[in-house]
Amino acid sequence: MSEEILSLHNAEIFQRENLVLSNVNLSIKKGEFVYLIGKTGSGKSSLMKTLYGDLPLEKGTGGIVDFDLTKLKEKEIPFLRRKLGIVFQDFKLLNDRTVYENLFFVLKATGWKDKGKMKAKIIEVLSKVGMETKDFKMPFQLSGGEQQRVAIARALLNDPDLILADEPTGNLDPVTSVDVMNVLRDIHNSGKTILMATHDYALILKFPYKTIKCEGGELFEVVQQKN
Ligand SMILES: Nc1ncnc2c1ncn2[C@@H]1O[C@H](COP(=O)(O)OP(=O)(O)OP(=O)(O)O)[C@@H](O)[C@H]1O
Repeated sequence: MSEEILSLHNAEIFQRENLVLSNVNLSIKKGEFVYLIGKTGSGKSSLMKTLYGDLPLEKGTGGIVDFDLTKLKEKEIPFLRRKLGIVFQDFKLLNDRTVYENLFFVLKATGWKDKGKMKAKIIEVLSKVGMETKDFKMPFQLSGGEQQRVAIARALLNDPDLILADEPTGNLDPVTSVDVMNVLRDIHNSGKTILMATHDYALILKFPYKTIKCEGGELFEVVQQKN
C-alpha cells in the first residue's frame, strides 16, 4: 500500500469563529495529483491554509507529511513549510531582487550554507520549469506565466514531500495556464505529490486527475465521467 502523505478525519475548518467546512475527510497518497475545486468562497483557501499551518486545526484530526496538525506549535510551522512547496495565485516573488536572488534568499533562510551547492540547486529547479536562462531578470521583467514558473521553482528548492498550489493559474490567461499546468504535470510525473485548488474546469478536463469538491460546507470526491 502506498504511503499516506496527508490525512484529515472529521475535521472542521474555521475562519476565526466561522465554520467554513465540516466533516472533512481527505486522504492523499504519495505520488497522487489531486484537485480541490469549488465556487468562490466555498472554502478551498481555508482548507489549504489549515494544511500549511496558517489556520489552526481545532476539531478533528489531521496529519500532513510528518506533522500532526492538531498538535502543531507555532515554532514548528517553518519546519512544516520546509517539507511543503507552496504556490500561490499571486506568485509572491520579492520584487526588489532578481530571480536568482529570490531563490537564494529562500535557501539561505532554510539553512543552506555552501554557495556552490546553492547555485547548483537554483540551476536545477529553474531548469525544471524552463527558466534557467532568465535567472538575472527582476520579477517585474517577467510575464505572469514566467513569474509563476519561478514561484514553482522556488517551491521545489527543498525537495518537498507535497506541493500545495492554491489557484496557481488564477491570474493567468488560458494559454499560459496550460503552459504552467504542463510544468506541474511534469513535476508530478517525476514523482511529486500535488494538491491544487482551482476553479478552472477547462484545465481539469485537459489534465484529468482525482478531484475533490468543496460544496455546501463539505467535501466530496467527484467521479469523472469517461467518454
Ligand atoms: N480572514 C477571514 N476571516 C473571516 N472569514 C474569512 C476570511 N477569509 C475567508 N473567510 C470566509 O471563509 C469562507 C471561505 O473562504 P475561502 O477563501 O476559503 O474560499 P475559496 O473557496 O478559497 O474562495 P476563492 O475561490 O474566492 O479563493 C468565505 O465565506 C469567506 O468569506
